[in-house]
Amino acid sequence: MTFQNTREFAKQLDAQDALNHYQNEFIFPKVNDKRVIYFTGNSLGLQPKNTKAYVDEVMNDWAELAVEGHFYAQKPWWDYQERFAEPLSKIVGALPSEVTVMNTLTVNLHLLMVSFYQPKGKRYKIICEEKAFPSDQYMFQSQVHFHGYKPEDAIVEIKRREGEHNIRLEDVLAKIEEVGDELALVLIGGVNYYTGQVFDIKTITAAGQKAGAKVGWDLAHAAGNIKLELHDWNVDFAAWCSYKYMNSGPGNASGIFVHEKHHNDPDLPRFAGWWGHNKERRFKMEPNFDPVHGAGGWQISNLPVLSLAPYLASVEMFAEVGMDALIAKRDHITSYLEFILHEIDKEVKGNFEIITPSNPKERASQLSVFLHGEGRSLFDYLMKNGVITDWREPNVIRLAPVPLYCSYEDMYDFGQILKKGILGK
Ligand SMILES: Cc1ncc(COP(=O)(O)O)c(C=O)c1O
Ligand SMILES: Nc1ccccc1C(=O)C[C@H](N)C(=O)O
Repeated sequence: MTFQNTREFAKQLDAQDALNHYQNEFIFPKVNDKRVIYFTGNSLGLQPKNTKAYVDEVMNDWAELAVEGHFYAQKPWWDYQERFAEPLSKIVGALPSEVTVMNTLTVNLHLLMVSFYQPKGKRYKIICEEKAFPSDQYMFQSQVHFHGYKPEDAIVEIKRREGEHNIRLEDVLAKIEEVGDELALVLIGGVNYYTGQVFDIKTITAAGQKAGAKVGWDLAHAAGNIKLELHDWNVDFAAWCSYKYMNSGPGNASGIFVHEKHHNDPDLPRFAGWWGHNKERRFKMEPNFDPVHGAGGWQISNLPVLSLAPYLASVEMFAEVGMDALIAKRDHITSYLEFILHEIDKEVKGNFEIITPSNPKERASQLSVFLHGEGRSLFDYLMKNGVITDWREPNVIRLAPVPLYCSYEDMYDFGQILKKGILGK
């Protein structure tokens, strides 16, 4: 399709967009009395309007039933997490028994590393991506320390080539082969938080496992954003947060995936707690741990139901929309945003450099743009004019045109505001 940088054209795309009405299901902050253009759903998704009802329900049940709510709430709290299995498994391409929700992302990755990072003899190294999200870097360092290794020896980063912004698949595969029988674990962000690069999860997983390692994924920027087939891709484990593309609210519950093939492994160590204990006998207060079959066996504490309620609202919306429809719009609106950026770049004689891969297969709902020659004042101008973006030093803006609530007209308007911000200086 040939795009045009006009409001009429953008409106026409909105009129043809089957997901357009979903923007009405969300609450937008306002700037100058106008709803903002929201590009930071990759950091914190907007609040869906129906979320409050899910939270209020728990608050009301707590008020009216108190402790009895564990068993008699409208959605009883003691097995609240089971409501996620069906819809969430569809979102990440898993069997219902392979997913559950609990804790928060870094905590869950640590817990999963207890099970899947078991260095032994010469096999103790972890492969990760260069400049992984800092929390992951701290996690790797503390995990290898915990096992008595030195980070500079045990952590192997896959580097970008000189002058390139993204990591090449061939370099990932070569590094896996090079580390070979010293490799214990590959753990990479499925979508890089900074560049928006999407990794080939299937191919990397197979290569890591061929080398004899376990392969896990941090899906913070992937869940609810890209098509995942975690079961079929034979991924060992994964975890994600729910507050980005899945709109569950600040710091709310994380999801985990543990492949079915590990559900019956008696030798897997794990940190246990009573919520991972056999469901039928959980309240018999038995002394010996008998894990729930499946990902639920990694649960530890009783559930933070108020943190799960908004996530449940979100998961149900995703089930209604379906990942395929979401992804079709995602690719189209991201291409339109890319087009708008190129057009404005020409008009202002700028020097924008999109560092996200241009190949639609290697990107999802994010364009990271180097605004060479521009500074923080441009970011401030955008914010003051109702465009919420994310600024990373030195001058990269990350733009996530989230398909559930961003419109094509938003992309056009953004272009006009960006142009004014640059030319009006
Ligand atoms: C790739 C990635 N990993 C980990 C985190 C940290 O997650 P949390 O603070 O929920 O543990 C984030 C974002 O905050 C992230 O983008
Ligand atoms: N949870 C947060 C709390 C405070 C500030 C940022 C975050 C983020 O999630 C950042 C996000 N991981 C990112 O890719 O920038």
